[in-house]
Amino acid sequence: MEYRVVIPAAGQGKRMKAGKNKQFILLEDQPVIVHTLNVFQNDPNCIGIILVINEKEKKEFCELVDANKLSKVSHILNGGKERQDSVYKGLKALPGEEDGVVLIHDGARPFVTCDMITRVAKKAAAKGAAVLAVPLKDTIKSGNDGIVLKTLNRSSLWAVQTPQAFRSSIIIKAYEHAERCGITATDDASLVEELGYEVSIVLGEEYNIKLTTPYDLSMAEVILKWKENKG
Ligand SMILES: Nc1ccn([C@@H]2O[C@H](COP(=O)(O)OP(=O)(O)OP(=O)(O)O)[C@@H](O)[C@H]2O)c(=O)n1
Ligand SMILES: C[C@](O)(CO)[C@H](O)COP(=O)(O)O
Repeated sequence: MEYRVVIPAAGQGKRMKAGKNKQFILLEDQPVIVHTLNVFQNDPNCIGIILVINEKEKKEFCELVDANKLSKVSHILNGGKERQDSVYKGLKALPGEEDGVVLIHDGARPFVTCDMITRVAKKAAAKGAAVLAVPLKDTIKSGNDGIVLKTLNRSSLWAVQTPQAFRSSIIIKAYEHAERCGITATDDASLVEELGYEVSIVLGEEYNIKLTTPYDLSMAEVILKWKENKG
């Protein structure tokens, strides 16, 4: 199942408080983004990586791409204010004539594996749209001003990850519709749902975390050691 992947890596990383793009933070001996890009570079089913970056970080990103021989990577400059803007810029770089499978994966999720990628890509090829997700372990309640409003039924709630995978015609249509109607969302599948398409859930992995806060960096070190021991 061949696919292309759009990888947004143009965020400010405000919650990480690292004073730099969190994609450049070292995990063991490699920057976060190199861990992420290597997985797709080494996946024979990946036929292209569209990396969305900011102009001011172009030199640093391109040096990493060259030094690590990431031959499948092409970069798109100046994502946008929100993740959605950056992803849309990346999607516009897809070859127009294809209706192939496109994945969208956060640059800040370095622990994705070929197995997860293959499963979500295959589901999207068959069904049109799919997301990786893991079941919740905590009870979830809604609340305002410190007061519980409602306890939600945990059995129908999922923690959604990336890659999110789509037939390219569907995700392009969804992003065009969102731009026309001023719809914003924190993930890509939401925009597809807005058009009434069914989105399939594919089981992800707990360790496929997004590096968002300093605590996640500590968890990342634990995950690296756990994966090394697991073999
Ligand atoms: N305008 C943006 C915002 C986010 N991203 C990317 O989208 C992924 C997920 O976003 P998030 O974890 O929220 O990153 P930031 O927006 O950088 O984090 P923060 O909200 O803490 O600033 C990250 O790889 C980030 O680099 C992006 O390319 N362009
Ligand atoms: C796309 C995502 O990773 C799915 O869980 C998440 O919505 C990104 O949120 P962020 O606030 O842009 O990191």
